Amino acid sequence: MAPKTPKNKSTPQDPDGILAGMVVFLVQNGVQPRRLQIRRQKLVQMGPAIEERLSKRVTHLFAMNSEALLKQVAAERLERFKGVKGSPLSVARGQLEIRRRYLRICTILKWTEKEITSQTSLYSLAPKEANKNATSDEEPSHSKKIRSSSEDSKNINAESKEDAKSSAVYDAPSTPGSSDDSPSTLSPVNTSPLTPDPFNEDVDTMQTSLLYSPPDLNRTITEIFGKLVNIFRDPGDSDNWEVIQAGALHFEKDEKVRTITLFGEVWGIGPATALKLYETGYRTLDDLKNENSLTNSQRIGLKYFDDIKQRIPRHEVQEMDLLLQKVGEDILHGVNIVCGGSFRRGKASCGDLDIIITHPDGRSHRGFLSKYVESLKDMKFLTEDLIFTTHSEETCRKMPTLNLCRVFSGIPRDIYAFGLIAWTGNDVLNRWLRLLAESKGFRLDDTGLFPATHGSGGKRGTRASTILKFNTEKEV
Ligand SMILES: Nc1ccn([C@H]2C[C@H](O)[C@@H](COP(=O)(O)OP(=O)(O)OP(=O)(O)O)O2)c(=O)n1
Repeated sequence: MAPKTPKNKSTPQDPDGILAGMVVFLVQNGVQPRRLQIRRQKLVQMGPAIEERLSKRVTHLFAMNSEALLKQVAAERLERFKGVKGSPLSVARGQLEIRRRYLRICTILKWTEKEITSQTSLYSLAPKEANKNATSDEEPSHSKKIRSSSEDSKNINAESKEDAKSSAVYDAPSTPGSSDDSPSTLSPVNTSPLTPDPFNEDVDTMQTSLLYSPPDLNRTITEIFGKLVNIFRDPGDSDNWEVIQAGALHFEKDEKVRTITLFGEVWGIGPATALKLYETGYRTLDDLKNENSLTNSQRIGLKYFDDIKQRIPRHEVQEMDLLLQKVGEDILHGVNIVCGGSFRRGKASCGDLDIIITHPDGRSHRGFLSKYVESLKDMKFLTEDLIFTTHSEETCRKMPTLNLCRVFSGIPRDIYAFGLIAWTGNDVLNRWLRLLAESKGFRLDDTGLFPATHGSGGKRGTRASTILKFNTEKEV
C-alpha cells in the first residue's frame, strides 16, 4: 500500500534559523487561533522546536502579554523563569526583530501595564539555564545579528491596526448566543495549511510574508489587458493606449463607457437601465432628471447622488447605532439590534448602515419593523423609503434613506446567525462560505444552511426544505 500523504504540508524549518536550539511553548491565550497559527508557522521557519505542553524541556515562552500568560499558566510553573532576561520580540516579515530599547531584566510577575506595549508584541522569557549566551541588557541574547530598523515599527503598527480591526468585530453589540465569539476563546492550534481568514481582510498581506507561492494571476490580467489594448488601439495615436502613460484604461475615456458607469452609480440603476438611458441620448445626471421612466428609488438615488456616495465616518455610525438601539428598546423591550456590514467589521468609515434585528424570544420581532421605521421617521432620522420587500411572512427588509440605512428585520431568532454572517460580510467571506457549503453538498444563504440536491450538467443543486439550525455564527 502506498504510504499516506500527510494531509497538511508542514512549514519548512530552518535548522540554522535564529531560534534554532530553543524549545518554545506558545501561550494561546489572548491570541486569535488564526493569528496564532500564522505566528506559529513563522516561528517554525526560524528553527525552534515547538512544544505542545509546558514541559521541562521548554526553554522559552512566547505570550501576548503577562496577563495572557498568567491566565493560561499557573504562576508556580513560571518560577523557573523568574529573574531572567525578558525581551519583547516581534516576528515580522519572516525575520525576528529584537527592539533593543525594550530589553530589560524583569520577572514575569512584576510586569506592569506599561510594559505591555501592544497586543502585537510577543514577549519572550528565556530561563536562566537555557540562556547562557545572554550577556548584558544592551545586547540581544542571540548570537546572530538581527536587523533592527524602522521597518519594525511599521510592521508593528500595521499589525496593531489589524488587531484593532479584528477586535472591533467582536466589540459589536452582544447578540443572543454569540458571546462565545470572543477572540480570546482558547482553541486547539490548527496546523492545517493557510486558508483565507474570513474575518480578517488583511490576512492576505500576512500570508504573502510566509512561504507562499500563489499562481501567477498577474499574467492572466496582463493577457486580458493585452487583448483590450489591441481592441482599442488607435493606429493613428500610438502614444495614447497604454494604461501607464494615459493614467487610465483607454475604454474609460470612451463616452459610452463613461456615461454608463456614471449612471450605474446612481442608487437603483443597474447596467441594463444605464445602457438604455445612454441609448435614449442622456449623457449627464442633470439630463436624467427629466426622465419619466425612473422609479421612485432611482429618483431618490439621483436626488441624493452626492450624499449617498459619501462614506460615513465610524464615530457617526457609532452614534447612530446607539440611537437605533435606544429607539428599538423603547418600542420593544429586549429587542436585539446589531449594526452589521463594514461597521461590525471595524472599518473606519461605512457606505451605509446594515441593521440586523431579532428578538431572543423568537416571536416578538413580528410587526416590530413598521413601528420602528415609523418612529425613526417621526424623529426625522429616516426620511425616504427606497425599498420595502417582504420575503416571507417573517422576514422583511427595508431600506430607507437619507441616512442610507438598511434594515433587516423580523429575522427569526433560529436563523439569526445566518443573517448576521451574511450582513456582516464581507462579500468575499460570504462567497467563500457559500462555496465551502456547496463543496460539502449544502446551500448557504442568509436564511439558513440547507442540504442540496445533486445538480446536473454543471448546474447547482436546488436546496432542500430541511434547514440545519445553528445558534451562533461560530457554529454556522
Ligand atoms: N455583493 C454583496 C454585497 C453585500 N454583501 C453582504 C456583505 C456586506 O458586508 C453586507 C453589507 O453590504 P454593503 O454593501 O453595505 O457592504 P459593507 O457594509 O461591507 O461596506 P460599505 O461600508 O461599503 O457599506 O452585505 C454580500 O454578501 N455580497
